[in-house]
Amino acid sequence: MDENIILSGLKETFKFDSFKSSLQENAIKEICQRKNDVLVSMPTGSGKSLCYQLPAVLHPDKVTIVFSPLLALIKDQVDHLQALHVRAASLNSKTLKAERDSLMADLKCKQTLTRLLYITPEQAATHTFRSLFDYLVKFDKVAYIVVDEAHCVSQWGHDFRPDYLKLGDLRISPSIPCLALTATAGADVTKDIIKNLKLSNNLKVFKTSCFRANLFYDVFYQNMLENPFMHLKKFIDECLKGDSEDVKMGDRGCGIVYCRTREQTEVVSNKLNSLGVQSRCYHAGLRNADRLEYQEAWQKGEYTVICATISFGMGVDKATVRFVVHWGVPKDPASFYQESGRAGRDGKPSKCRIYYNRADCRAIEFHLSHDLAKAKDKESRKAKAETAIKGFKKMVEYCENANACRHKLFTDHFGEPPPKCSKRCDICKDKKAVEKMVEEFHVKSIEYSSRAFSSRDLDYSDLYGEGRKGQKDDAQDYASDEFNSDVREKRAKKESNQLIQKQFALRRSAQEVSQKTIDKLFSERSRVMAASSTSSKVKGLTLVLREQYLSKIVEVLHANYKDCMDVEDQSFDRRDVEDCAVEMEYSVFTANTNMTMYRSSLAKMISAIKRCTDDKIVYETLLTFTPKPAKYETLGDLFRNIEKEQKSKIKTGSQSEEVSVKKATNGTFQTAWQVLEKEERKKQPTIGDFFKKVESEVKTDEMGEKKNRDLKSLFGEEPDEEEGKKVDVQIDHDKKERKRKHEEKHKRQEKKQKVGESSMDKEYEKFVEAVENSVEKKNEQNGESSNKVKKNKLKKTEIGNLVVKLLTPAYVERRFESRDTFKSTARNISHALIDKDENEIKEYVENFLKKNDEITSQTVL
Ligand SMILES: Nc1ncnc2c1ncn2[C@@H]1O[C@H](COP(=O)(O)OP(=O)(O)OP(=O)(O)O)[C@@H](O)[C@H]1O
Repeated sequence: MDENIILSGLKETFKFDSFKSSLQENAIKEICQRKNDVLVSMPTGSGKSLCYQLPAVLHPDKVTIVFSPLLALIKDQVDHLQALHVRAASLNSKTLKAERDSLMADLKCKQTLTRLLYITPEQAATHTFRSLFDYLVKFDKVAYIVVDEAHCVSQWGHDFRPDYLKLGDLRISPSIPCLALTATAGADVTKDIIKNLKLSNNLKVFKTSCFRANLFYDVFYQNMLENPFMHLKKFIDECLKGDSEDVKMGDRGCGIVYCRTREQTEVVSNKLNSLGVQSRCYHAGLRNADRLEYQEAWQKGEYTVICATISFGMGVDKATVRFVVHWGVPKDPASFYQESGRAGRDGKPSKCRIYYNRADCRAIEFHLSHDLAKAKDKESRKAKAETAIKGFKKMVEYCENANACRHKLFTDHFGEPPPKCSKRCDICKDKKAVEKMVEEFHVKSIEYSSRAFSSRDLDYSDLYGEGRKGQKDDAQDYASDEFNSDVREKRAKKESNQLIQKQFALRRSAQEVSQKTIDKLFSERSRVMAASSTSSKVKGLTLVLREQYLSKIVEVLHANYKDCMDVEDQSFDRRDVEDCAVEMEYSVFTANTNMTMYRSSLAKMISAIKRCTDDKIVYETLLTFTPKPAKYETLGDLFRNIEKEQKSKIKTGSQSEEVSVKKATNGTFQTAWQVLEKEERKKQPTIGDFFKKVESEVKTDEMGEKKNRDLKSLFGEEPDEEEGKKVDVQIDHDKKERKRKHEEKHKRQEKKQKVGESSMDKEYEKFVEAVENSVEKKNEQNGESSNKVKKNKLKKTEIGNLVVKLLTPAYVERRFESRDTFKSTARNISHALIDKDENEIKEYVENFLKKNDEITSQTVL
């Protein structure tokens, strides 16, 4: 075909003065010859459509059949061509009968006016189309077979559509050239396209680099930004600042924010509007009319930003998109290339940014593995699911590392050499700054994971505690009153290792993780005090070594506690042993500046503890150690504190009793107990008393401030000054009492060893035994009677479960301000209702939910 005919077609029909690129020109010239099959692989926005539309209009009496994946895309193209007075039509299930009849009539007449006929691959498989196609071929009326978005042919392509595979069956006449067009064909995909579409040997390939030099790529981390929406707003302002008032509305800069879910599009759009950026959301859940209206209004420039799911964009041809944001991780490199490629189609500088959020990844991972599991034995589905996982992992690596130029993700994907980026991405612009940010992101994420691990506070997508599993976890926390230190220690070690390994895995293709980083990550999980200054304080010392020593101290100290201390001593528990060990290790750490001294001091300490254990003596530091309240990491901690407090109060009672007994002569025991019961025990506040108090205060105290204070003091949180003093006195008393009891026990043992069992000793032993038995008996009686009263009472675990279950519907209805509020409310209610039966609990929670439509951290119980 003559070049002038081609050029005049370009100008007259398409109103372009020249070709967009030499590649476009060469491809079109080749195609116009109608000699060979052609594969065009050019970046988004490079003008691929013209490569078949111009040749199609230049062949009179013939029709070009275009296979395109989406009806929306087809509609756009047909509208666009009709606006240029090109006869284009589509044949699909929505085509009206009259339209169809007239189209058929035109296609079957000698001088066909229709130049382009758009069909979906699904339609191509129908009997109606096959007989039409056979007819057109028979009468030599087909100019070209065009397969747009040809990557859909390949199972390695991101939009794999099995019906595309059947298009190869249409190659019944070698005289009809086939054109395949794609923006996203990697090496594997290209091979598949050629094979599945049965492209001929004389195939001509027109391929440009996928590198888009006018696009700047970068990544930011949502969890590291103080206000991610404000950050997004600033970014938008920056991208759009070039437009002056004189520019026509439709030609002004605009942008797309891609979100993962419909809900996200609404949230982001609302936020942007509230920050003064005009925006609309777009997703499949909207009414068709609304979707169309929003899209058109955006294209006309009536508002600046469209917050959309990935359903938006195919066929959207707007030249002035100055930015494309992904609010969360994109699906895979090919999708990311295509979606971000909607920016800067006019060739002007534009930006593509990801606001990464690791929490999003979990949801995506879940879906992808679900797809894989569902694929079972179906090979093609399995392959597709595996490809999706592979692609997604690449995106996660891209976001979580600072290894290579951002554009390299695409060149690698399309099998091209690395691009000459020259500062067209954040990494090539300032690698060090990005590395620093990535490192901080990892540390921050570890902090999050650590918390999640220690409190089993994993983010179970939407529903609090992911339904039953979460509830079970919480119930376990709730019930963990006797927390085994060995298990805890082992778990801490395992978790630390897992976290560090995970970091290595994440960076497997990246640079080595520095020792500093490992220490930093590990210190977040470490039990020792001043973990982060380990190597700076004692040269050569590592956190791992300190942890090992600490484990050893815990081990020997625990043995000492078990064998020598009064384990009935209720105000001291196993975790206190660990706390004591932490302080002991810390005292050695602070007292030494070199490794040898540190090691030898600890070795001495460990053997001293062992010696004490052998001699049945409590190690002095353990004996004088002041137990601390637990740190409220878990519900278990909270209960532990309450229990400790209660036990120590009860113990004060039994101590007085013991003292009275010792002072008394035979027969005074009962009297002392009775006196105690009447005068002392009655004064001890119980959770039940507290609850009554809370109930009355809730009624009388609208603000609930006083109640909050009581709740806090009950849980040992920031007691007020007076309370603090009382607690101190109590602790002092406990300590002295422990010491006294221990000394007595020790003396008795010594006596036994030295003198043997004299009759006096025997009498003494018998006397003590009798006293102890009586106390036990009394306790049992007391327990029995209270058990009778508490017949219908629930266990702590059951209360926790019940409260969580009763509150969950309100959580699902999003009446809780946050997940944390839900948890703390559940916890506080459970604590307050510890003495109540099932009906009372139900009634309370129902009333609570009735009274409070929205529950915030300020809501009064
Ligand atoms: N020769 C040309 N001169 C000027 N503009 C052109 C020329 N050819 C195409 N364009 C314009 O370039 C833009 C992109 O073209 P087109 O939609 O065909 O790209 P594409 O490669 O098909 O992109 P995608 O892969 O996203 O569909 C359109 O606005 C189109 O009008």
